[in-house]
Amino acid sequence: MTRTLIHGGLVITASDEVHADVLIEDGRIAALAAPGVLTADRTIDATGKYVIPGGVDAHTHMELPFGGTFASDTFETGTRAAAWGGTTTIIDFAVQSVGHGLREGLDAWHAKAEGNCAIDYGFHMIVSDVNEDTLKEMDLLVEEGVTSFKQFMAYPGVFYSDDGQILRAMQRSADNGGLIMMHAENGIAIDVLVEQALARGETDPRYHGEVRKALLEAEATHRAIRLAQVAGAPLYVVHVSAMEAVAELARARDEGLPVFGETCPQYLFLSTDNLAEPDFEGAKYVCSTPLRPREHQAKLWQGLRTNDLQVVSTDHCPFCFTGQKDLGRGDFSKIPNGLPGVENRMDLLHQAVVDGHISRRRWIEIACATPARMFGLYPKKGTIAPGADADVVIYDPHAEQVLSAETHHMNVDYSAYEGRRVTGRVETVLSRGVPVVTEREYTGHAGHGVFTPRSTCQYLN
Ligand SMILES: NC(=O)NCCC(=O)O
Ligand SMILES: [Zn+2]
Ligand SMILES: [Zn+2]
Repeated sequence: MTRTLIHGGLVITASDEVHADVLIEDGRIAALAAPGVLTADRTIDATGKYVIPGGVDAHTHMELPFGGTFASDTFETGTRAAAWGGTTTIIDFAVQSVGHGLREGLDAWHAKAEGNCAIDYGFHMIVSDVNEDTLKEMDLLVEEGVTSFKQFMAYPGVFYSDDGQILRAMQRSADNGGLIMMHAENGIAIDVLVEQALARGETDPRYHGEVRKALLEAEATHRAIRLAQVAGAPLYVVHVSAMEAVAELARARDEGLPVFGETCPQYLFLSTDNLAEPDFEGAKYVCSTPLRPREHQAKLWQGLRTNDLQVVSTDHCPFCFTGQKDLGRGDFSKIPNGLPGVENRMDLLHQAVVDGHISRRRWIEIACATPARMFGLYPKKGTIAPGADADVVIYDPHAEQVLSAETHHMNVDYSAYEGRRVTGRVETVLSRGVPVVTEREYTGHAGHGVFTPRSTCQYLN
């Protein structure tokens, strides 16, 4: 059995910062000790670097079918890019199509991922068709480690569930321990505004942001919270972008309700200014919920500091500018929704540390530990502690880099952060003790990553 020692770094977890050596044996963390005490067969020098848990990105969409095309990262390319960016676990979304079962959808996603992933992965299940069979299948999925279910108040005719369907799924999750994840936007009202905008000739990407109003995100967030309260179920609201939605979450949490919120780097770093870029460039920034005016960013950072928002995931859902985002030239509603970002999250959040928005430990908490706890992976994932999987990143906090499509590894022809300078860079990444990135060289392989069943939410107590 090979023993690997990571020597001389500053180990940062959600709760501690300590200069320690980290011993890895058999794919797990075996011990932490004062520098110089332990020996091993192989030593990785982390002097002057951070030693952090691998990132847990709880919201990705590899190969998602959407708007007549597919998200451009496969499980192979997307998980490789994730590893490059210091993420060692993703939780992707399997999709139930209307008229089909959860099992069928989950099997299809297993087939896409199995043998192709560079890092470990789990699945949430998108529930698009709530009926008696679906509700029974939810119980079975929880038992096999797919313990969270996404519902959509948006996208009528595609993923949309009405309030009755949502309430039924929430009631079921209150019984079986599953966690409902909500895409909270009033899709019925948005569709009216889309139709009216197009009738006025408002076809540019920026109108995507105008019709998907903050108030309609806040209204849906409020409704989801109250439905969950009636059902006696916890709730996790995905990709929160509007400050009015943060306020709804904060109010509910002040009332003591078990409601949680996730935001994404695009809402923290980008804005409607990007959506308004000329020559259809704004299409690169079309996602839902949409980017908001800049003043929302401060409220999102505040929510992350006060723990009214608990998690930052990417909602990685890339579509190439040429050939995919193009589908919406002349009609913004046909632009496939989603942004690339799985490779950028850890770096952008480190930049937030440098900029003073969050502390180093909060960086690890929102990007590693809490997503692991929220979705039943802790302490296997999300921390550096004896017994945990040796998913470890050696992070150089002083390296400077410029984010660009020229240098990124995601399978998409643009970067949402093109030209942005960030301080900090991933140097080496271990997944269960195996080096997948070694001093900025890719050393991983497709098939190393395995499906990781999850327990139910561990963030409730
Ligand atoms: N977010 C987005 O625009 N695309 C991915 C699907 C979803 O999360 O709603
Ligand atoms: Zn969504
Ligand atoms: Zn998503």
